[in-house]
Amino acid sequence: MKNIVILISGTGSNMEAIVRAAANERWPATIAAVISNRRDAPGLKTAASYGIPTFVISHQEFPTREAFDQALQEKIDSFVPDLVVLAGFLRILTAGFVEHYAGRMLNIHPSLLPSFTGLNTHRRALDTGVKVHGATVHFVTAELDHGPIISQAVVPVLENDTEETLAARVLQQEHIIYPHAVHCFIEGKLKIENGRVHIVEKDYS
Ligand SMILES: Nc1nc2c(c(=O)[nH]1)N[C@@H](CN(C=O)c1ccc(C(=O)N[C@@H](CCC(=O)O)C(=O)O)cc1)CN2
Ligand SMILES: NCC(=O)N[C@@H]1O[C@H](COP(=O)([O-])[O-])[C@@H](O)[C@H]1O
Repeated sequence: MKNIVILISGTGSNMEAIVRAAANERWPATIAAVISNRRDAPGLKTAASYGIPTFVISHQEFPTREAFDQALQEKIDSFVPDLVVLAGFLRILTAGFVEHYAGRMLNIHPSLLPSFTGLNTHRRALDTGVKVHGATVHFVTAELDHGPIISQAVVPVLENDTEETLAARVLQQEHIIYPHAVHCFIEGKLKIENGRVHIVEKDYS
């Protein structure tokens, strides 16, 4: 069984999609904990409703980003994780933290990277006039939203789209590609070569 720890900051719908997929598809994995940097994250109650241990490590209670990351790392490591999943986790992580989980930390970003790194991606997509938008699952590296891309989903940008309608269309796709990507990791199907990710079928030979 692989241990997964999921970090959230808000609603946690991606976390829930992963939790449900893991249970319904009987993954050889356990969601060991859900941790939020925000005490008011609705996703904490959602996780608890599935019987998953939840914790808050509030970034506001630490003097530096490094101190927060250290406390977060200690809590995560208490579950001996095979994989750390960032699911709407809204803190930029320090290089030391990212290095500690190199190759075993994923993120979902609400744009077609490398376009629109950072925050407010849907507003920026609308303001820029792009005709397609989407989401990206990637390995997390120290450089924000620049890690090796695992998978992407594309959605159309419609004439009458608002930030909310576009976000909802992207989120619907996130709930499909993120559980699939996490499952591929758990099954050992993700190989990184020269900064590019290949999803390979397991070699039973
Ligand atoms: N070192 C890395 N840290 C994080 C990555 C990454 O790729 N490398 N991915 C992000 C997730 N993310 C976009 O997908 C993201 C999260 C947070 C921010 C940001 O500007 N955060 C602010 C606070 C914002 C807030 O609290 O509302 C900050 O940390 O000062 C940008 C992009 C997760 N971390
Ligand atoms: N930069 C990180 C970021 O913006 N992540 C985005 O926050 C939303 C969280 O939704 P959720 O809490 O319902 O999963 C998702 O759209 C995710 O891509």
